[in-house]
Amino acid sequence: MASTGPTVPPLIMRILAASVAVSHRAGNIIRDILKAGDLGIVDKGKNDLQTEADRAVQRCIVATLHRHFPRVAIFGEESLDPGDRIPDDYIVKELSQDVLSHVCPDIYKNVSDDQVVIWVDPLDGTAEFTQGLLDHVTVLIGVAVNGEARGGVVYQPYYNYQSGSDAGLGRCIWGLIGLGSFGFTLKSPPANKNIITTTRSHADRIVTEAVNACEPTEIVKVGGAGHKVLLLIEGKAHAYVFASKGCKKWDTCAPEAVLHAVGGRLTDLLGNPILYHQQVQHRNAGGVLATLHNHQWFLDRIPANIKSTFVSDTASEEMVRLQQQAKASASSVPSGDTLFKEGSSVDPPEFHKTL
Ligand SMILES: Nc1ncnc2c1ncn2[C@@H]1O[C@H](COP(=O)(O)O)[C@@H](O)[C@H]1OP(=O)(O)O
Ligand SMILES: [Mg+2]
Ligand SMILES: [Mg+2]
Ligand SMILES: [Mg+2]
Repeated sequence: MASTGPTVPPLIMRILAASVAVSHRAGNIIRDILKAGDLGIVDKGKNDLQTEADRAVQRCIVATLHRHFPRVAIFGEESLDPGDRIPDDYIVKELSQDVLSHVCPDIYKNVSDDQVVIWVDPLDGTAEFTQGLLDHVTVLIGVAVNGEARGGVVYQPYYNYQSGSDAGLGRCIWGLIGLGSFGFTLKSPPANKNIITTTRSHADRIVTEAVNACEPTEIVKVGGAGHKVLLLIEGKAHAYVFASKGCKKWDTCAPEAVLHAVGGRLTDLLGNPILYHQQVQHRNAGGVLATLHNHQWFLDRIPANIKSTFVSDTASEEMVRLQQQAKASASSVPSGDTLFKEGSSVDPPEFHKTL
């Protein structure tokens, strides 16, 4: 009788195992670049910084994941020259055995390459990184299945950096909806407070108004979408409120999956899901609201005049569908598609399957 050989773990488990492994390498790259001292900072737009660490880590993660999963779509935040040489030691061949030791939930067993999109933020919290607020920095790898955030890795390269040389530097948190999240201790926030976390480097009048409308007893202004979701799952904040269109899919995919896997929610400000399929616009034009508990209570606090300026992904896509339908049925009608163009044309170019 022919031997059947070792069984290959399901795709989603292999993607998470590769992502966890490469996130440790990413952490080393970030720490080495900071130690070397030349951050190579450029401003990609207005208050939108990029450093050599963002660029190097994007090369490392995208090249590694593309090598393992050549048919899976990968979107990274940074736009790189596809001709860039990728050092051999940037390709991480190992898979995390810790991830592979978990049993894959049945719902993912038949997930195939074309159902998956990976969203990579090589360094979240860049503004704070350049200012030495090192624990605000995370590396984010989000795994979407059929357009929904399902799995995520949030690596914090400077966790423990102020705890003395005995404390291990860096930690990896990962999760999969249906399986759970690992690498931290889940804690609820204090019941007698209402701590709201929000941006420290991308605030404006609307951002502040939305936070104040949530009746905070305390406001924690810190950098990074990944870092703020860590505050939620470790009981340091009740809600992450960001009434801005500044966050992109790579900022929210991994944190959303990790949060959701322990019972929390991350939606836009209208309470609608953020979508993560291949064709979706990259920016979160609906803003961001994340909580471990009482999501609806916070949604209800966001003022209607603020809600009306945000557009959910589902509504944007419906708008496009109707416009395409109208164009097809009446070619003489002028193409008035300014609403969606405004929401999609400002996205930075992505580095997608160019390796
Ligand atoms: N206006 C913006 N322009 C560029 N990136 C933004 C903007 N607003 C938010 N972000 C991204 O979302 C993350 C969370 O926002 P904030 O730190 O302001 O709370 C930021 O660290 C940044 O990610 P990144 O650092 O990866 O560029
Ligand atoms: Mg950035
Ligand atoms: Mg980011
Ligand atoms: Mg980034």
